[in-house]
Amino acid sequence: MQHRQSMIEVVDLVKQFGDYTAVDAVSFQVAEGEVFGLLGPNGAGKSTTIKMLTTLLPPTGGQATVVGYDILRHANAVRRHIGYVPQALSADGSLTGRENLLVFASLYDLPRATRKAKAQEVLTFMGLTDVADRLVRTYSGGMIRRLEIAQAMLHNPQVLFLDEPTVGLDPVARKAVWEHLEQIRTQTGMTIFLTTHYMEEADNLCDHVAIMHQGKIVALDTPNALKAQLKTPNATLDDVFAHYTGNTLESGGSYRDTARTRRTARRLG
Ligand SMILES: Nc1ncnc2c1ncn2[C@@H]1O[C@H](COP(=O)(O)OP(=O)(O)OP(=O)(O)O)[C@@H](O)[C@H]1O
Repeated sequence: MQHRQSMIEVVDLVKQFGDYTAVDAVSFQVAEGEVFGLLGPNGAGKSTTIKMLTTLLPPTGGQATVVGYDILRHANAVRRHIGYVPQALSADGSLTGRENLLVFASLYDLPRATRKAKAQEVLTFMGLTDVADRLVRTYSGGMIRRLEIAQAMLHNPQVLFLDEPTVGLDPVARKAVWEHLEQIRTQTGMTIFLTTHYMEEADNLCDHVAIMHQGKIVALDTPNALKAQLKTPNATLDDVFAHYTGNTLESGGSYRDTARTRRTARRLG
């Protein structure tokens, strides 16, 4: 059951909601230690794909393994080996950062004697030591995101899934999240799977990028290879996206991003 050629293997994965096909026979592989980006506009099927791979949503068809375990037959084993940072807020604004981590440490059932030290370790790793004992509702959006990543790393998962990790963040906060993700990859060797609709994010962080459009993967390669295939001088990933889908992606600051940011602020009180 456990085979290690790749950390994620997806074959013809399908998700239908009624008559609507949100994910349409998607196939790809993610090698151990790489950062893999699923890039696409709102509604492309990215979140639905990540929810199936994290065992939150059963597929309608196809197969997938994560860390060698089948997402349907061995869902519990998948859950033990992955970390997940959802789009929706996963930190409690009325607790401190450290308290949030201790809640997650107990949820993951880490040995009691190790919980405090492990919380401190991930706080340091994500650059949150100075604010660890402040209420999360006083954190900036970027700090909250880094705390959520810290929460998802507590049990040393082999694959970290992040759904739009920097949506709604300003460019400085976004860059800080990128730097920390890069550090996770180099220092822990963790495999990282993220969804994004930011070209710059995919270009900066990802070893491989799959472009998703209307439920299908229309291109998959390294960012440089995707750009080189266009044969246009100085092609960008935006050009690649336009080439494969006939559309351009907004570069952020959309109504939807703003709505999400406001929702986050409101929930933190
Ligand atoms: N539970 C559901 N029931 C019906 N339709 C759904 C459901 N979840 C998602 N969809 C539809 O499936 C399509 C893909 O949604 P999905 O959330 O996967 O897209 P996305 O690429 O992640 O975009 P976003 O950034 O908006 O989350 C959308 O058209 C969405 O409306």
